[in-house]
This record gives sequence, C-alpha cells and structure tokens, in this order.
Amino acid sequence: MVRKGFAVTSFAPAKINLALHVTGQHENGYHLLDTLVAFADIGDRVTLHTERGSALRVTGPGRAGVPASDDNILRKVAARFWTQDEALSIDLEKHLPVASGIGGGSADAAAAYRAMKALRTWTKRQRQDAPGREDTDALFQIGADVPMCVLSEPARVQGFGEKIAPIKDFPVLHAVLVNPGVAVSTPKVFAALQDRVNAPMTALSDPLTAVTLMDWLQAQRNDLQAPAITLVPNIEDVLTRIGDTQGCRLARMSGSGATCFGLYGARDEADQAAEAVIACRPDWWVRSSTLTGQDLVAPKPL
Ligand SMILES: C[C@@](CO)(OP(=O)(O)O)[C@H](O)COP(=O)(O)OP(=O)(O)OC[C@H]1O[C@@H](n2ccc(N)nc2=O)[C@H](O)[C@@H]1O
Ligand SMILES: Nc1ncnc2c1ncn2[C@@H]1O[C@H](COP(=O)(O)OP(=O)(O)O)[C@@H](O)[C@H]1O
Repeated sequence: MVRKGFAVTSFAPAKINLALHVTGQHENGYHLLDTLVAFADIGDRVTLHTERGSALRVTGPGRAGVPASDDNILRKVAARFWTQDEALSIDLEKHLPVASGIGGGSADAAAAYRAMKALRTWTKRQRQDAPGREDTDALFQIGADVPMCVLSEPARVQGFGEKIAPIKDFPVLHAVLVNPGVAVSTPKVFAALQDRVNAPMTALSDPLTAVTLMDWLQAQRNDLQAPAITLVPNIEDVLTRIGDTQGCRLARMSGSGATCFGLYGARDEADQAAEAVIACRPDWWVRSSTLTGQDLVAPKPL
C-alpha cells in the first residue's frame, strides 16, 4: 500500500456562556470578563487532509454566511500553525449559526489547532502537550474565545478570555439552544454596553451538583444580554419562549448573542422543550443538547 497522507477529524463543540459578567475595560478597549463556560454535544466538524493541496471546503446546513475565503478563521490558524510548504486541505462541516454567541468560529479554529497538533504528533512522532504560552498567545490573537475552545472543558474564564480555570466534576446539564436567525456583531454589543464595571460572579456553589449549579446561576447574569436586546429586540421573544417551556429552570443569552439557552433537570425535558419552541417558531434554529466535553478522532492514514 502506498501511503499518501493523513486525515483527522476534530469536533468543534458550541461554547455556552452560562453566566458572563463584564467587570471592567482595559485601555486597549478590550473588556475584562468573568464567565462560566460549558460545551455542548452539538457543533461543527473540521477535517484536515495532508495530501490535497490547500483548499477550504465548507459544507453542512449552517454553511450560509461562513466566509470560504481568506477571511475564514481556519485560514488564520493554518497560516500560524502549519508550514506553508506542506499540503493541507480543510473541510468544515458547519452546523452552528454564524455570529451567534456560541463561538462557532472560535470552536472551528480550536478544532483545527487540535487536529494540526494531532497530525504533528502522529506523522512526526512528537508528543502532544496542552498549548504552551506562545501558542495560547497566538490563539488569543486569532480570537479571544479560541484558547478556551481548545480546552473545550467547563471552566471559569477571566481576564480578556485567556485566564482559564477548568472545573473538575462539573455536573451534566441539559439545555435547549435557540437562535432567531439574526447575526449579531460582538464589537457592536460591547459598544452598546452601558455599565462596563460590574460585580464579578460569586463563588461557585459547593457542593457542585446540577441543582445547586442551576440555583447559583439564577443569581448570576449575562451583562451583554441587555445591550444585545437593544440591537436585536427579538432576543426578548426568544427568552420568553424558552422561559415558558415546561421544566425550564433558567433562560439566558449566551455570549454576545443572539443564541439563548434554557436549562432543564433531564434530557427528555430539554427534548420536549425544543419541540415546543419549534412548534411555535419553525423558522428559528432550535436544538436540545447535553453539555459535555470534546471528541477528537485520531488521524487515519489515507
Ligand atoms: C463575547 C464572547 C464571550 O465568550 O463570546 P462571543 O459572543 O463572541 O461568542 C467573547 O468574549 C468574544 O470572543 P471572540 O468572538 O473570540 O472575540 P474577538 O474576535 O477576539 O473580538 C471581537 C471584538 O469583541 C470585543 N471584545 C472581545 C473580547 C473581550 N474580552 N473584550 C472585548 O471588548 C472587541 O471589540 C473585539 O474587537
Ligand atoms: N469558520 C467560521 N465560522 C463562523 N464564522 C466565521 C468563521 N470564520 C470566520 N468567521 C467570521 O467570524 C465572525 C464571528 O462568527 P462566530 O465565531 O460564529 O461568532 P460568535 O462567537 O458570536 O458565535 C462572523 O462574522 C464570520 O464572518
């Protein structure tokens, strides 16, 4: 058998900001955050092939609106982390809505970075370590959310998004994710924020169970929710629809929006809530989901 190259597929899970407090603004314009993030069992899929030139192919139900050009975040990751003289083609299977507060682009970038590291490990027999300081800085330059998406584990994240404290034994949460189909610009939402200095999150509930976590979350906030609603009033309707579903313990917006989530005590409650929202608004993007970790598939020889 003649071996032509390797392919690796990496899952790019949606990032959910369960709470997001804006605690200040640096003189460089970036905001200081205190956020609790978890990752969903739904997301995009990034496949890298080492033998097929340098194409970027975007497929999948969410592909509309994804730049298939040099503007795509995946190009930036390849430019920084893959040598130009080695062939690398990228297939992005897009499922997450674009510019929706669940970090789709960041998750894709993180998945591509993980896949590149895996390819290096397998083809050059290098050890695969967690990203070092230099890689983390470069990933942050590509997007503030990218380092936390590389980890794709529940975490409390502070600073501008680079101080990541993973949370061990995080409980399983069941959620509904709803996006009204309106792309939201993150810089515009930050710009519309009235109060830039707000209290940080309180200490996490102890013991940490799904029930105590959901109670704790009710006392936290997303400080970007109000400014996002001023730009996209539809978000209020999304929150009301989610809040009206049976068993909903919390309805809140993720990130800079417009995707909102509802939390439930069990997966079948989340599934039924998703059906109820779809029945009212079949035009919205609605998914039920369990919040879990990443799933990297080992490279396969082609
Ligand atoms: C708001 C958050 C919360 O997790 O998520 P999303 O809504 O994008 O999913 C993130 O902080 C977004 O991360 P990301 O989308 O990667 O941001 P970047 O591309 O680096 O920055 C986009 C713009 O957001 C603003 N920005 C971003 C991060 C930060 N800590 N302070 C900011 O003020 C800046 O105006 C920046 O120019
Ligand atoms: N692979 C990608 N997937 C989605 N958006 C991308 C991608 N590459 C670049 N972008 C650009 O990044 C911007 C933010 O998109 P996204 O990461 O989905 O936002 P959010 O973090 O709010 O969910 C979009 O305006 C889009 O043009």
